[in-house]
Amino acid sequence: MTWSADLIDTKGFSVGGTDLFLRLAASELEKTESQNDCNYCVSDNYRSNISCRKREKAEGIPNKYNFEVGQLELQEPPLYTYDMLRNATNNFDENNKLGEGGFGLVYKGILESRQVRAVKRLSTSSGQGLEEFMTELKVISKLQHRNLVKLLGCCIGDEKNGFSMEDYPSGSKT
Ligand SMILES: Nc1ncnc2c1ncn2[C@@H]1O[C@H](COP(=O)(O)OP(=O)(O)OP(=O)(O)O)[C@@H](O)[C@H]1O
Repeated sequence: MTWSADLIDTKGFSVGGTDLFLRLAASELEKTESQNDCNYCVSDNYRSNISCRKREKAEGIPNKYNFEVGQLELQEPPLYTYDMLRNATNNFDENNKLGEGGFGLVYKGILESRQVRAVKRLSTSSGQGLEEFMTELKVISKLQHRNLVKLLGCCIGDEKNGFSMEDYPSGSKT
């Protein structure tokens, strides 16, 4: 279920009822209610079903989350904005480069909370498209193993732009 307007006719029950889980971009949590212009969605605990459209555009890249993550059955990775990832990587600074793979460059990113993350950026010159990128996200979002890095979130722009944020292990995970 998706909606875009204010919540109306809501009631709080002291007993009974079921939990309602709301899914929204991590950046939206920092906004006040009045600033919030994101369409929300309801997701259950097991399968995310997102149709979340942001109306604003991030600088440079259209920051539209108008894709159905639910179709890809991603396992609850939060959504990040392009600005968050750009700030974390100091505008994708060369000095933050960790390596390069089939999808493009991977950067070290430092979040405001000072946590260190790896940010993978889908490159237009990589020969891989957003579909392949989303397939990778789908697969790694479902995998959990002590030798594998964990997908922490993603940011999807238009058909050419995708980012994922992963754990930045101190050991030797792949
Ligand atoms: N989560 C991470 N933490 C630290 N470094 C990473 C992380 N992810 C990738 N890297 C670095 O970036 C390089 C490229 O990684 P990436 O996952 O894009 O490619 P790959 O696994 O080598 O190949 P492919 O893209 O074909 O799967 C890695 O070799 C590693 O040096």
